[in-house]
Amino acid sequence: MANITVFCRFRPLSSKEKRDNGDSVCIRSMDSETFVFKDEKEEEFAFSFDKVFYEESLQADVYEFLALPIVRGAVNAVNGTIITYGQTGAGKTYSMEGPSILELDDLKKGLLPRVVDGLFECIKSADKSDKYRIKLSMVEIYMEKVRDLLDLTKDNILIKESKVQGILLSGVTEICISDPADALQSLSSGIANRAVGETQMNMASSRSHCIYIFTVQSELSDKRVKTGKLILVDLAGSEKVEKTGAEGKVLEEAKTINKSLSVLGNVINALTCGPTTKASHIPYRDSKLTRILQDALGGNSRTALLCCCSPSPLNAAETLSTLRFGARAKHIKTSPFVNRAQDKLAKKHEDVAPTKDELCERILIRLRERLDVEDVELLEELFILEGILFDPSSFEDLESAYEDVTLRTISSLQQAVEELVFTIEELKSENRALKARMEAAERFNALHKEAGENASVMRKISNILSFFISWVRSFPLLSMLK
Ligand SMILES: Nc1ncnc2c1ncn2[C@@H]1O[C@H](COP(=O)(O)OP(=O)(O)OP(=O)(O)O)[C@@H](O)[C@H]1O
Repeated sequence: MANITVFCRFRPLSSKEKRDNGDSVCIRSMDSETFVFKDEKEEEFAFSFDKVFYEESLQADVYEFLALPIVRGAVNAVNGTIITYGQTGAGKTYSMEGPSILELDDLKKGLLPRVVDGLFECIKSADKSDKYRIKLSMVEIYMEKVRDLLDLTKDNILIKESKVQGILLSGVTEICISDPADALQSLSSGIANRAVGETQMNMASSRSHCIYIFTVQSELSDKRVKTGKLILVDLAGSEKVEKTGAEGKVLEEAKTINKSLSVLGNVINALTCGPTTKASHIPYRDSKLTRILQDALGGNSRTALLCCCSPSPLNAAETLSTLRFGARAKHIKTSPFVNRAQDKLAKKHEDVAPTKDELCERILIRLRERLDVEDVELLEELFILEGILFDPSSFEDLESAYEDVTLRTISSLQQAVEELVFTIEELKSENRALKARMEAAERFNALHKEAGENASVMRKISNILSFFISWVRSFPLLSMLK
């Protein structure tokens, strides 16, 4: 098991932030991993991450610390995921792409072009007898629909789950990239198809979650094929609609973005709240984003999260929320492993005989390489019928969705019971306190009554005494003595 690595990056103050609030910032650096954050009420919180990138940090450093180990892993058939998260305008796209994907200035190039260079460099230095192939797919999740950015006619891609390969995007365009320049051209044309809009917080705000998928296949000298998948996710930014002044279409987009980010938060909470037993349901199916990120968040993937933040006190509330999200995500454990090499020809090299599902998937992988998309889709339908792939309309998926609902109901009932038990305990202790107060009051009353009785006896004695004194004084001899 490996923890998700979490990094935090503060961009420089924007000119608007400087105009509205001068040069003040809401963070104080302690070291390269820890800083103190001051909220709107001047309360201070210390945060620690795997590494903190302050305003002056270099794009190259972000790549080296966060992405390079994951890139090396993908070339060695270990799946990896890199996610940028944060408020709108906090620097997610800048970190992912740089000022532009075709940026030539080496200082400014973002993670994507560096990942492309890194993949090709790792391949160059790998075993010369292995043949490598890199494929690229690009999709965006816009208004809860998965759109193929390399073929806009595919505007509602279905998410399926394979027993062997995990989460799959059915029929998504995959193009082979032969060198970094070729990859950048394809990335650039895909990015041009992204939904971008202008908001008060950002002139070019991403209105969708963008997902870049690199599949690295290596054919070993013994003809077996190893595959590593590297996924980069540039999330759309969370935003307070009242602050960004969103209306109409932009408002609808913002609501959908905020909803899917809140499901992402729920998934992270579910993954980090106690042991993940079957009863503790993880709501991956509540949004397309979490369904696609299912492996990255709780399965076979080495995952890094970059929390992008504004250093301005004007955005302190949003920054605190991003930092808390990152702090929580640090506790997520994934289980990355080296994907087993698939035998391209026969079963004779296998120690263990492959299952029927594995054999069918191998056939599908090989056919994907040779056939048209339509033919592969037909085969996928056949495989769904055979129960090798899952589909939203398939019996297995319905069954598992039913199981999800049941587990969710059980877990909400368990929560309700826990809350009731807590309330009962509270009422019991309130009851005990009231009882104690009543007993004390009763004791006080009894004492008071006793004191009253004593006082009346004293009064009687004093009356008797005064009567006695006046009686004595009435004797003549005694009057003389006086
Ligand atoms: N580290 C940085 N150095 C210099 N400029 C930056 C940095 N990070 C962000 N910026 C600038 O800040 C602005 C907003 O950044 P960016 O578009 O990356 O935000 P975002 O988080 O992707 O926003 P959204 O969610 O709205 O798409 C851009 O003009 C970008 O150039």
